[in-house]
Amino acid sequence: MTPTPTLAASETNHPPQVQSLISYLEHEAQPMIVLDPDYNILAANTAYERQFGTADRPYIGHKCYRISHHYDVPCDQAGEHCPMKHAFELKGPDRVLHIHHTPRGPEHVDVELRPILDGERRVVAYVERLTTVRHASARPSKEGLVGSSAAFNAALEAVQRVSRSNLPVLLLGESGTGKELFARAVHEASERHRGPFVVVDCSGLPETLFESELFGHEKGAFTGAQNRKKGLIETAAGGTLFLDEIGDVPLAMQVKLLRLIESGTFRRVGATETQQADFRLVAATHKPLQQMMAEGAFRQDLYYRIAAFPIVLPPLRERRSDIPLLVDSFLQRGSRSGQRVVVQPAAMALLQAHDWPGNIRELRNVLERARLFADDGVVRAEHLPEWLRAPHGPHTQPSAVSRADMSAAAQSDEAIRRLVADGRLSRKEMAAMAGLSERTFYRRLKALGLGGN
Ligand SMILES: Nc1ncnc2c1ncn2[C@@H]1O[C@H](COP(=O)(O)OP(=O)(O)OP(=O)(O)O)[C@@H](O)[C@H]1O
Repeated sequence: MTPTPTLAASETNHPPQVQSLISYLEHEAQPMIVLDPDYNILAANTAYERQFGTADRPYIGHKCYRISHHYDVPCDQAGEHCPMKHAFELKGPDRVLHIHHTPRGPEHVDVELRPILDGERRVVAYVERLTTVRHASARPSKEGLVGSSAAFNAALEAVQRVSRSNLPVLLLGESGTGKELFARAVHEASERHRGPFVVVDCSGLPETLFESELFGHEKGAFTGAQNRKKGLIETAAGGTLFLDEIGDVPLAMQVKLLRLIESGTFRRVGATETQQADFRLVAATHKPLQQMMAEGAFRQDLYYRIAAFPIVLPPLRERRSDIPLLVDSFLQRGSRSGQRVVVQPAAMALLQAHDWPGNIRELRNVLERARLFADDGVVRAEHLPEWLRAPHGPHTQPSAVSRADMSAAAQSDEAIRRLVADGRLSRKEMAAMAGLSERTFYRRLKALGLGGN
């Protein structure tokens, strides 16, 4: 039996176009909803119900921004891109990456919205298709990419957009910003995700080996080539080839790369016949390729081949709001005993104030060290390296965040909520961690609706 769409009982007088749409939606495997031009959810299919529905939170007849974001106003008034507003202006589809509240917690969702027009080109309704992004998490996660800041979301949205095509992608970012993880995300979001993901560290390949590693070689092609060997390009067939640190490829090898990309063919060293390559190219570098081009250190023709779709990965200091999420993720990852490790708000404030020249890799290393000192499962300021505690020490650049800011951060609503949500400490201990008296802490709890009795 075909399940009936989840229709609001009071909403049966829809225009005919909308009525047939609602029936049509039910046959879609992906979560979809129908909205009226005033943001109200008119209907949702079973796939939506399964993935986003909760028994205790009805959504039919409710505003989309309330259900998905817990906002009281439309997204554009809350500082986000509102696809409905844009689709209305365009009279055409719009697509955006948002973080939605779901029964599982916050999740990255790729939202595609199409307006439904009547005979006079007036918008009578919208259809929204929601696709959960599986290669990044907005909650602490034991693996993969995590982040929910605007800068992170913009990079993730670019990944979502490009992954449907076969276009080369160029990831630009400082060391430790997650270029390899993003390259993997491009692969996983693409149609090639069942194929191999092959990483080539161009900085670690001496010029003499570059060609034979990449293209493979025939038996006897050179001294030491005792057997025929498949190259990395062949290994990547049907999948993605990730050229990490492409800015380190010597000029002589750049010509060979260009030929490969332009012709889509290659030849094993010592072979006479050419072979067809079948990979999607993702390249990454922390080097200023345009400047290198101007200096003649990087070929212009190669640059324009690989830079069809550049994605800039933000340094950690430009996405500080992701630090608590990253911290929780890394502490989960490192836990062997399964013991949950939490971070004292004052320590978290120090972590958020640092400039992180080594980016996420540096943060991960600091946490790995700190957890070794956290015998009782609490990372405190004294468990962090000296240079991080002295904000103007030799390792750091003077930070824009002062000590006063730090203690304010330790006492922020967010920090207090985290302490309570952790649930392991007594009220007295929580007050001490926040650097507040027990009475003041008690009052803050009441004000936050976190139980003051
Ligand atoms: N958004 C993220 N969420 C979780 N972990 C991350 C994220 N970004 C990076 N990491 C982690 O940070 C470390 C460095 O990431 P990665 O090796 O991808 O960076 P990179 O930019 O390729 O660095 P390099 O240029 O030095 O090779 C890895 O341990 C990776 O798992």
